[in-house]
Amino acid sequence: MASNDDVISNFFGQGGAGDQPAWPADYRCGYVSIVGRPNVGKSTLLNHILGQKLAITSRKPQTTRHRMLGIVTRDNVQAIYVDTPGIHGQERKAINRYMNRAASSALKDVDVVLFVVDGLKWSPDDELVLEKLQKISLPVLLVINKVDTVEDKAALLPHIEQLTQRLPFAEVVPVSALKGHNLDRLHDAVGQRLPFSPPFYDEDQITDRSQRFLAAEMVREKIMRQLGEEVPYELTVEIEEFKQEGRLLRISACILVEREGQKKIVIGDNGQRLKLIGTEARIDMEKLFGSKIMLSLWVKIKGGWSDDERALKSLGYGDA
Ligand SMILES: Nc1nc2c(ncn2[C@@H]2O[C@H](COP(=O)(O)OP(=O)(O)OP(=O)(O)O)[C@@H](O)[C@H]2O)c(=O)[nH]1
Repeated sequence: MASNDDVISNFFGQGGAGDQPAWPADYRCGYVSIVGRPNVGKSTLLNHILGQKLAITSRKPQTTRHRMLGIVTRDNVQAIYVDTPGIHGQERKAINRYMNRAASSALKDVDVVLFVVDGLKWSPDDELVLEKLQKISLPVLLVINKVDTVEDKAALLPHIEQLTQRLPFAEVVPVSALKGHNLDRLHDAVGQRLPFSPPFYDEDQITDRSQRFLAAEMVREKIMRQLGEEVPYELTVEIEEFKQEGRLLRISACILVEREGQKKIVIGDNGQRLKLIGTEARIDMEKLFGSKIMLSLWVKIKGGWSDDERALKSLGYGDA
C-alpha cells in the first residue's frame, strides 16, 4: 500500500521519475505598471494590449479610480498590467488623495514601468510623474502614445532625446493605443524585462476583478461619456443585484450622486439619458460577459461621500 508521503508527492507531481516541468524554463511572468498623468491614454492602452475592453475610458480626465489588473498571456510571457489613476498635483478631496495613493503604490512591487505620455505634449503633471520615476530603480519604458495625432513626426526625436537625458529609459516605444499601432513591439519590450517565472494566473484569465466590479465600471463609463463636462466627479455606482438566471444575467445597479440637481442631470428629460446609459452599458456587458443581460439602473442621492473617508471605505475605495 502507498504511504501517505507517496500519495502526497504523487498528488503534487513532485519527485516522480520522468516528471516534466509544466512550463518552459524561459517562461517569463511579472507585473507591469502603467503610469502617466490623467488623459494620456493609459486605459485605452491597457484595453488594446488585452484585446478586450476592460478598463473604462473617456475624454474626461480622472476616469480611472481603482487599481485593476489586466493579464496578457502570449508567446511564453505573462505580463500582469496594473492600470492606475493619473497622478496629479491637487489633493483637495479624499477621493483625489485615494487616487494619488493608488497611483504611487503601483510603483512598488512591479518589475517594469510604462511611462505613458501624450505625443509631444508636456505639462507640469507629466513633470510630476517623471520626478516620481527618477526616484525608483526599475526599468522604465517611455511609451509615446497618440502618435497618430503628431503631425510633425520629425519633432519626436528631439523630444525623446530631451526626456532620455532626464531619465535613462530602458526603451522608447511610440504607439497609438487607439489604433493598436506598435503594441506587439511594446509586448516584446515588456516581456524581455520580466523575470523568468511560471505564470501566476491561468493563461486565459484577463483580470483579477469580479464581473460585479466590471459591471459597475461599465455603467460609470457610460455616465461619464453621456454627461461630458456636466458629470460630477462625486459619482459612484454600486451593484445591488448580480444574478445568473439560466442564460440571463440579471444586474441591478444604483448610481449614487451627491445632490438633487445631479440626480436630475443623470436621469435626463423623461428618463431619456438614464435609458441611453443603460442601453450602452448593457451592450458592452453582453460583449464582455458573453451572456444576455437584463439591466436595471437607479439613481440615489448620498450626501458628501466623496469627502468622507469612511463612506469611501464602505464603497470599496479603502484598500489602496
Ligand atoms: N488619437 C488618439 N487618441 C487616444 C489614443 N489613446 C487614447 N486616446 C484618447 O484619449 C482619451 C483619454 O484616454 P484614457 O485611456 O481614458 O486616458 P487615461 O490616461 O486612462 O485617463 P485617466 O483615467 O484620466 O487617467 C480618450 O478620449 C481616448 O480615446 C491614441 O492613441 N490616439
